[in-house]
Amino acid sequence: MYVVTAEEMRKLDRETIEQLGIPAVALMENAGRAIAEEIIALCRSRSGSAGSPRGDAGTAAAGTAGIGGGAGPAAPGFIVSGDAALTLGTAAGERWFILVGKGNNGGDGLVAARYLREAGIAVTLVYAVPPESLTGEAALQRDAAAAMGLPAAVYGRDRLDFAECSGILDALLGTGSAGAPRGAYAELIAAANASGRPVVSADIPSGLDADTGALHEPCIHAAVTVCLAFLKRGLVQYPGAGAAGRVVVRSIGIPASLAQSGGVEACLLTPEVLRGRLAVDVSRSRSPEGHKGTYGHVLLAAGTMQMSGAGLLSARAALRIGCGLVTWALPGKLLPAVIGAVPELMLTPVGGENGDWNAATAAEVLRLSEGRDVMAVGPGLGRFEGDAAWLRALWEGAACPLVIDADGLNILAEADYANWASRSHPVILTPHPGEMARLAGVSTAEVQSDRIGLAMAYAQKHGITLVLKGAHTVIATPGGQAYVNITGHPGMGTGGAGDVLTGIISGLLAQGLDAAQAAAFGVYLHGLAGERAARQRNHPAAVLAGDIIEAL
Ligand SMILES: NC(=O)C1=CN([C@@H]2O[C@H](COP(=O)(O)OP(=O)(O)OC[C@H]3O[C@@H](n4cnc5c(N)ncnc54)[C@H](OP(=O)(O)O)[C@@H]3O)[C@@H](O)[C@H]2O)[C@@H](O)CC1
Ligand SMILES: [K+]
Repeated sequence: MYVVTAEEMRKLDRETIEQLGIPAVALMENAGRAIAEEIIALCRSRSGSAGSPRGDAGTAAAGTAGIGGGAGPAAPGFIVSGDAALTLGTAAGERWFILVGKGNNGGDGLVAARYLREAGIAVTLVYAVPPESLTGEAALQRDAAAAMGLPAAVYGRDRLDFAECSGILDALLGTGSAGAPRGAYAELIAAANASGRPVVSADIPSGLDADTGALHEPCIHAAVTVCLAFLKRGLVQYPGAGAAGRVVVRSIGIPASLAQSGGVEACLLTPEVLRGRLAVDVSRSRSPEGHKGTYGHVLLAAGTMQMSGAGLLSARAALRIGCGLVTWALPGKLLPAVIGAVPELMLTPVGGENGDWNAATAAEVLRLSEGRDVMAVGPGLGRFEGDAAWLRALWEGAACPLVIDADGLNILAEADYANWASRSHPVILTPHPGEMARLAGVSTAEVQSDRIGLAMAYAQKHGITLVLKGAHTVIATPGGQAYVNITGHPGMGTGGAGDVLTGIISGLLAQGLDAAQAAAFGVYLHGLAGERAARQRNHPAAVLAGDIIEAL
């Protein structure tokens, strides 16, 4: 499922209209109809009436059981059904306010109003601006609604009491909005939020930045957002994702092939995207002839006396995700403390007699990396004198993919690593927002203000695969693609969960997945395991990092 910016969406609209010859008004008709269907579905679910649209439609089914008094099974006969999704048995109890803005988002709302009226729902159009100021397709829809006799009010001119409605369609501002809602728009948004009535937003909640997910003041808090054609980036990034409610993406006639050929590079990370775009074998099938050598060997450089658990978690996660072997290179003094903790793990002490790392260990770690399939560096590593030269030696010398996490990232952030020799094997960086801020030289708030945009730019600029952790982790590739993950939950914000992810990604790389596949599939599986662990523990907050490993 593609995730687009407002600019990309405008381009796709234009191409559909100009290259395919589909008129803009047809797209608007499809949009409004889809919105009406979702409103009707919402009304149906809250009235408790089961979906039985055919019954609602009061359609004929001549020749069925009951005619002639028989109670036996239905005889085959002439069956007619109505327009199921646009029918509502409880329509008489509904009255919806349709908040109409000046642009095409308002036009979508006007189309939806016609379909709702057809379903028997009372609607009142509430124009934010005098209807005469609408232009183009929106003006055409204004006239159609007027010709149908739909009652209309103009905000500021006519009396409005939101207590009189049972629901609100927000068709005020869409992808053409800029900055904080002004004047009547702002007042209508505030009144809708205060009404306590469910709000369905057309395309995006009015007041949301469609690209970044930032909330302007005020911003609609929707129960449902009916997003048109493609997901907008602002709907998958927080805080926008929290204001959108349940998001339904509805097709309006813009083919996905246009997004593909038109250079849309961001996708939601779904099983279909994993299987299709990323070509991941999600079944993780294993050869009947396989042995431990088939599934790769991870070398982990991690851990200090104070943070030995980080190394244990990464190593166990790599093993649990299915790699054949893991060797943990660790400061010598740490060895007695962790022996036997994970019996499947191989331990190799390097330097570090005091339990910390030192710069002289680089040569030994590089020697250990020979013949290994992946090197993972950073969990619980700590900082030490000469650590930049140490990491540079590994970066420039390790002839295998490199995964860098935690203090490994802090070392990178202070080093001028753009000047290090380029690598022939991929690098995956796995920062949380604070580490990302240090890497990019911006504040954490700036990272969070447009996670997708920043991740895509950083990964391309530095030629690395980036896993920007946090709610809806973003995976960005050096080739410019991005994947937004939606598995997982806030309970996974717990010590060690990142070490587990490093282990999972490393374990998948060891099994032969490429960097984008391992990063994306690893993040996806990590989230799924977190969800499973929450169910096993009966609450997300009870999940520990070790539970995530056990739920893999
Ligand atoms: N194109 C297509 O074919 C299709 C488009 N579709 C739909 O169209 C939507 C995009 O439509 P759009 O581009 O007309 O912009 P939209 O968001 O409705 O309104 C912009 C207007 O609002 C105003 N305004 C702006 N900012 C403001 C603010 N802060 N506070 C107050 N006012 C503000 C501004 O007016 P101005 O101030 O410039 O006079 C401008 O005219 C899209 O989300 C989808 O729903 C679908 O039907 C599918 C086919
Ligand atoms: K809207």
